[in-house]
Amino acid sequence: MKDAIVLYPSPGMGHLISMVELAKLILTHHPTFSMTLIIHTPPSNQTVETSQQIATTTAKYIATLEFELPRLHIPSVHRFLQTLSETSKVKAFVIDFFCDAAFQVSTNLNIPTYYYFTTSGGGLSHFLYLPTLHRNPDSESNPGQPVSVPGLPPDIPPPAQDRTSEISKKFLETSTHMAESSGVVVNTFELLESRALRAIMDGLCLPGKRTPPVFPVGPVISTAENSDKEDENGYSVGRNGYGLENSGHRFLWVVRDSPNEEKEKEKGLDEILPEGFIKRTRNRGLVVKRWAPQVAVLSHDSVGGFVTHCGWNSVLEAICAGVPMVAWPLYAEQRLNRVLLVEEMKLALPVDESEDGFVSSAELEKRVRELMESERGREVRERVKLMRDGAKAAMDAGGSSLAALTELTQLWKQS
Ligand SMILES: O=c1ccn([C@@H]2O[C@H](COP(=O)(O)OP(=O)(O)O[C@H]3O[C@H](CO)[C@@H](O)[C@H](O)[C@H]3O)[C@@H](O)[C@H]2O)c(=O)[nH]1
Repeated sequence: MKDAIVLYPSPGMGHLISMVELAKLILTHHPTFSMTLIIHTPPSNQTVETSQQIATTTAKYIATLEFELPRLHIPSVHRFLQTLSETSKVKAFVIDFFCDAAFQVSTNLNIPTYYYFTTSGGGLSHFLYLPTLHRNPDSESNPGQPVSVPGLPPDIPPPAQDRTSEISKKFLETSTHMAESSGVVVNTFELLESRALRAIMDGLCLPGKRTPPVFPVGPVISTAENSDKEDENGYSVGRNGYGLENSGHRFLWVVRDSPNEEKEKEKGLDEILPEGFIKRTRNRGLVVKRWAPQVAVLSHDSVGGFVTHCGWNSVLEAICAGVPMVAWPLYAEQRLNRVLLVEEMKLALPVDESEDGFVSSAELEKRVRELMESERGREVRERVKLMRDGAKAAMDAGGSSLAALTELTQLWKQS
């Protein structure tokens, strides 16, 4: 019988790309495994509005859908795993945390089940610690207050969702299953997040419980050659164009329009951007609609900084290209990523929101100038180059990530 590994990604781009790259990484080093990915088609016509505040609400709605879709597919996933087991030895079932509905299915079939955590080690500390936070009477009496998590800087942003909400219950349940799983593969590397990883491995994030084995195998990212794909989600931030314009620096801006455009007519850049913007910035700015080959762009020598929404794949891609960041989070765990990038890793400068929750153009201008012109910007630039070299070393022979991958695949081979 062939040794099979089944991977079950969530369909969101940031999750899917990462899991496909993980499959490729495993195959490169261990070509004897047969790899299968279960991919669902995401529902269409998701409603995504255009302000940051609405983006947060919408992201919660999408997150609920992301948990719901795999639940609807439980019977087919069950059938598939059963059928595959007749001809192959299924050594591992590796699931995205949004695919938690499948945990019970594979566990009942006695298939070792692993989670692939597509965001940071700091995010994993937080995620595993959720049930402990939830039980803490302080967080009950102070909802919305910053929280303390082992291995993370003090006072990190609290979970965005209300603790009594459906989504919050899903996160809690998934966190509990993750703690019971055969292991967690995480897209980070030791040098980048040694403190958070140490806290997890020392059992501090699951006090009084078993901590599953953790395998930091990152950075798992796509390469410049295959990064030219389309994505359907995104947010337009037209008024912040003034911040870029006034910074005086050359720029490439990838502008997302609301997916509502499918229902309305396709908006031109002139309708999205500040009046006269393209004309005024013609000689030093390039605006691209919807999608750019991000990895290829980041790898270009002339790129001096990256204003990013702090999606974890984007963060790792910037690190691997040695590009310092300006951190402008929008939703999901991105506010936590900003704290990690700015305070813990010192690889980014923060963009701070005003009291109304929006980012002013003056703030963006200030941060872009700071990154490109100041001593603090120079320090961040130097540090990101060191981390780029550390990322490469982690994936090379003798590196920490390759060692973690070998440990994981040895477990699979021996089981
Ligand atoms: O114009 C574009 C825009 C994106 N990308 C690529 O698309 C991916 C985007 O991934 P990521 O940066 O992680 O963003 P999201 O798709 O928003 O990621 C989701 O998944 C991540 C991993 O779990 C989380 O960190 C985020 O908060 C969550 O929104 C990256 O590989 C980018 O290179 C492009 O190539 N061109």
